[in-house]
Amino acid sequence: MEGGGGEEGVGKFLNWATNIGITDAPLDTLDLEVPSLSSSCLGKSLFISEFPDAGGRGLGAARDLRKHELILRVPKSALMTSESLMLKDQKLSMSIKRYPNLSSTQILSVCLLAEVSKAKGSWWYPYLKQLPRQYETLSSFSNFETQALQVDDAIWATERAVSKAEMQWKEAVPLMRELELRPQLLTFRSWLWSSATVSSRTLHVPWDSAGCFCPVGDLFNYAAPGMESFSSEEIASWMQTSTLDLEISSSSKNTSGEELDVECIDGDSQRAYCFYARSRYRKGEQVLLGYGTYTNLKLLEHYGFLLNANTNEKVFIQMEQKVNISSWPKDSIYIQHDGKPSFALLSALRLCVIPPNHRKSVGHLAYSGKQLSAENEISVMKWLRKKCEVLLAKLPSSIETDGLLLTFIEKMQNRPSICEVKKMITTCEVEIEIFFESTNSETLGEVCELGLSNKARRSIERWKLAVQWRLRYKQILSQCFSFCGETIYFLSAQQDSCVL
Ligand SMILES: C[S@@+](CC[C@H](N)C(=O)[O-])C[C@H]1O[C@@H](n2cnc3c(N)ncnc32)[C@H](O)[C@@H]1O
Repeated sequence: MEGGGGEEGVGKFLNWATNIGITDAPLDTLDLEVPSLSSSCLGKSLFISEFPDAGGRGLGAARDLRKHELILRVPKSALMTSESLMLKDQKLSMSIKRYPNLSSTQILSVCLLAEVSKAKGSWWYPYLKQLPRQYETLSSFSNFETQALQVDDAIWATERAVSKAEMQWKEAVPLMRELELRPQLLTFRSWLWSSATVSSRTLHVPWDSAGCFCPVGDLFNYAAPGMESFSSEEIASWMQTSTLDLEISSSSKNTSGEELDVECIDGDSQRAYCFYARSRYRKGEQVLLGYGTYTNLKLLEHYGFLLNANTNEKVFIQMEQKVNISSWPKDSIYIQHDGKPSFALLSALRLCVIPPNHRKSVGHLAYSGKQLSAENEISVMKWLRKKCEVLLAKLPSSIETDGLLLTFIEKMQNRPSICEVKKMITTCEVEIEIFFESTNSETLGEVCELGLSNKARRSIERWKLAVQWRLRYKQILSQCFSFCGETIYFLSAQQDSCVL
């Protein structure tokens, strides 16, 4: 995902942001600040930079930052919401009232397109100009990219996302016609852009479930919550607001030094979205934000990216009908990112592999996470190992092939030489052929010489995400397979030594 507008656009955007009161000045200097046309709202705590391995354009620490320090303040008047847009546009406000069945996210998507339609006439023009031009969220996946996910659940989730977007677009078209938006803004493609902008960039506000656009505040890239538990404090570098993640907070403090609570009152100029450093940062480090707890598929669905090291990644396991897991919610039955079974999966399996008439007497042990016996544990591990083996065997490509395919895709993104590519193509010939067909690409020789067409360049990024997703899925199953094998070996050896 690339931000639009180029360097010049970013400069204009930061000037605009400064003039509307956005600032990264430390709290103790805020009262002394006199906004000037030439100063940038950034530079005192944060700076914009490219972080190629973690989200592209993002915000870095302009100096060493202390834990809990206020590092960015965006006044309420600078937040773009359906409400603030309607206040400035009577036609928009009147028309929206005639469509009470549209959801808050549909309304914000329409409001965004209506603002884009005004081009330079929009008060938000400098902000709109630097928004990304395209997104890789699941709703924009073509059939080829969807099938590249390989796993049924992921394919269904993508098909659902595409049809939901289409339905929401159809419902919103009459309103957009009434608003006389430019024809190109009425298309499904524009809708995908607008709804993905809402999905991937809005921050929570208490008065609108669609959230708000928060200029500059929406430049923070993402770190998964949970990373802090097994890495140093440098990596645990996301932000918090005064309450939970991304809660709007008052900029002022009451006399006891506690932050005031969160209600936003119209007309109260003190109200602002405040970002506080969640841990210490060294100068130059990227400052990251925890948007929430997401599996890779959810990250793809809402934000159009995934993390290779995502501690919240899960491989959900479907149990056969005859296995009774009714005591556990379905979404608690999974293999964790490190290949180990979840608490619920392990407990459910421990009960499943013993005869039904014995279950009642040991149920309390299983539900409290205790091993029932070495034999029982070995049976559980054998069941799970078989499950992983079957799931892996069902998929059309192996871990090794996917690894090679990713190398091929990365090469294709960087103008490869034809010899290089020809050598690699034998690995996954069929899938590569379908990619060329689905993007109406020329022959391989021409692609190597002239580069990929625009259509192919857009598609290859999503294809890469699909292959990365399925590879991670397979790696987790494979790790679980090994974990089960090691546990069986260990328990069997223990049993043998007891017999001796
Ligand atoms: C709120 S925006 C963050 C700023 C964004 N990079 C930009 O240039 O405007 C969220 C988007 O940034 C990208 N992003 C954020 N964190 C990321 C990460 N850790 N890895 C890859 N992409 C990330 C995703 O495209 C996501 O939809």
